[in-house]
Amino acid sequence: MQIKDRLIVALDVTEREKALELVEMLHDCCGMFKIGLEPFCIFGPTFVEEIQDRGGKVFLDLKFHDIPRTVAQAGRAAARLGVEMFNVHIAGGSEMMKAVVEAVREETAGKKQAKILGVTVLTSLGADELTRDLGIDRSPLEQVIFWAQEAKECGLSGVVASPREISAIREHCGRDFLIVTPGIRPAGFESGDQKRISTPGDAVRSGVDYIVVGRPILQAQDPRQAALDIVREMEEAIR
Ligand SMILES: O=c1ccn([C@@H]2O[C@H](COP(=O)(O)O)[C@@H](O)[C@H]2O)c(=O)[nH]1
Repeated sequence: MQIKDRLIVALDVTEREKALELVEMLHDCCGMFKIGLEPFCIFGPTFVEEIQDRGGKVFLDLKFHDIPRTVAQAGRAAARLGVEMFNVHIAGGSEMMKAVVEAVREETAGKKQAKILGVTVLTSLGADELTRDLGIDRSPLEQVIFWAQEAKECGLSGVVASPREISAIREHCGRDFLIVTPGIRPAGFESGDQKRISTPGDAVRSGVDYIVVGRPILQAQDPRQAALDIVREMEEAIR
């Protein structure tokens, strides 16, 4: 895998033409495109195929969170779309996670299987919000480790967490457990609604598998150059 393959671009845009233009512009300088709630609700599931037709791989970031049967059935549908990865909230519980793992295994028997990631503590939440809004007294780091271990026990391939927790997840869950981190901000770019952030270089130095970047690329005057700059920073971090 080349270092550029570890960059996932979040296609958080509202116009289909603009999204497809970005796919054409960026597919050779990143590894995957993330389709989240905004583009999926606007463009629908056929948008996944449109990206795949242009040579792009897809991370479907719909963060399923429901009862076990519902999430298992949604997971089957996601797997049928041929996405590389999709995710579920670990807060949905172990029965839910085991149900979706089993459903995807059945659905894709003998074929390449979509990786299932568990969403830990959203990168937009800091320690105060975790306690005040969610009633969780652990620190974000402790909660992420607790959930990451649970996700691993249930058979998930990895987790979505903030770059601040990368090394602790590695330590507790091992080298083969995937770590995908949004909350990435090149130096000088505003954090916006993200609370637990770091630079692309720091994330790579901490041992991340994939970084997810949206606004720092989408809002750049030259999105391709912004993506290339991020890849260069990642390269320099592993030298
Ligand atoms: O904890 C999470 C989980 C998912 N996201 C998603 O990642 C991108 C980040 O976009 P930026 O513009 O680079 O902040 C966005 O699509 C989120 O829905 C996350 O940020 N944090």
